[in-house]
Amino acid sequence: MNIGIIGTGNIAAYLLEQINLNHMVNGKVIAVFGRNQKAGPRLSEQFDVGFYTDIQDFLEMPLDIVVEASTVEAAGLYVKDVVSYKKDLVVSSIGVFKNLDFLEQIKSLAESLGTHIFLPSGAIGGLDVLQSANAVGGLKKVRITTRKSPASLGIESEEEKVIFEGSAYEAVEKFPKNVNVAMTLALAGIGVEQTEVRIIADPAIRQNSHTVEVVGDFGQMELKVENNPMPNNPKTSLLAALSILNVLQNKDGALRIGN
Ligand SMILES: NC(=O)C1=CN([C@@H]2O[C@H](COP(=O)(O)OP(=O)(O)OC[C@H]3O[C@@H](n4cnc5c(N)ncnc54)[C@H](O)[C@@H]3O)[C@@H](O)[C@H]2O)C=CC1
Ligand SMILES: O=C([O-])CC(=O)C(=O)O
Repeated sequence: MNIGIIGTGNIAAYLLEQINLNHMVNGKVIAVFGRNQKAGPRLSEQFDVGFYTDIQDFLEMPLDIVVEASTVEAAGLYVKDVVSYKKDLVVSSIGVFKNLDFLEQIKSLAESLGTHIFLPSGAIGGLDVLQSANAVGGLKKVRITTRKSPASLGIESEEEKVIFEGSAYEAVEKFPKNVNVAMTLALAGIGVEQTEVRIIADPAIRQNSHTVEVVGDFGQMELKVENNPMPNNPKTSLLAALSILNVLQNKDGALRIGN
């Protein structure tokens, strides 16, 4: 499997290390697209991968799958091109789908071209429960409480405080780099308006935590993930990068575990 990555940041570098150096996936990253003229050439040399600053040049490479690991804004610019070029796609910046019309467009395009789009669980879990619970529409309430350091959330605070309460749509608009998980939850469950999000800035924590509470006809679930942050970007949890790696590991497998 030939893999391409959009982005030259923290997740991109982690995937390159695990795939091209440690052989954790049955495939190789052959191309990276980005605009950072320092990070790109450095990754190119370190991991024996082509670095492209032109999206068309990048997509003309014989890629089987492209992993977007950039920003919500950059994802908005490029994910449609990826699908148009008949590549499978893994999206990290899930906030790009806050406008459902865009998701529907990309999904129809992929269906017509016979390709696949993967939205990894990222830094949370429980998406299997949500989807099973909603299989015949019995999901009643979904809430996520995210707790990060003030610095990760781009503010200063000496004390713990709730800095946001509202819908997943609003949360992703206000904190595009911090709550992609809320959008994933919304898409797996009851949608961007009804999924409730609470964000807490907590100067005492050393981990990013996400607590997902779900109520439905099936019963209820409470799941808390306490994530170690990535060393080079404390906003991002290690589990987010591991989740993408696992999508790539499972992609062509005959056996599926969980839904
Ligand atoms: N789904 C989930 O659970 C999670 C998603 N994320 C998201 O994953 C994405 C990647 O995260 P990190 O690697 O930690 O971020 P990062 O900040 O370390 O790297 C982002 C990269 O995007 C590149 N970029 C920005 N604009 C670009 C453009 N127009 N064209 C090409 N490249 C561009 C930057 O140069 C940088 O290399 C972010 O959007 C982040 O919010 C992060 C954690 C969890
Ligand atoms: O990595 C995390 O803990 C969550 C995150 O940044 C996001 O969902 O955007």
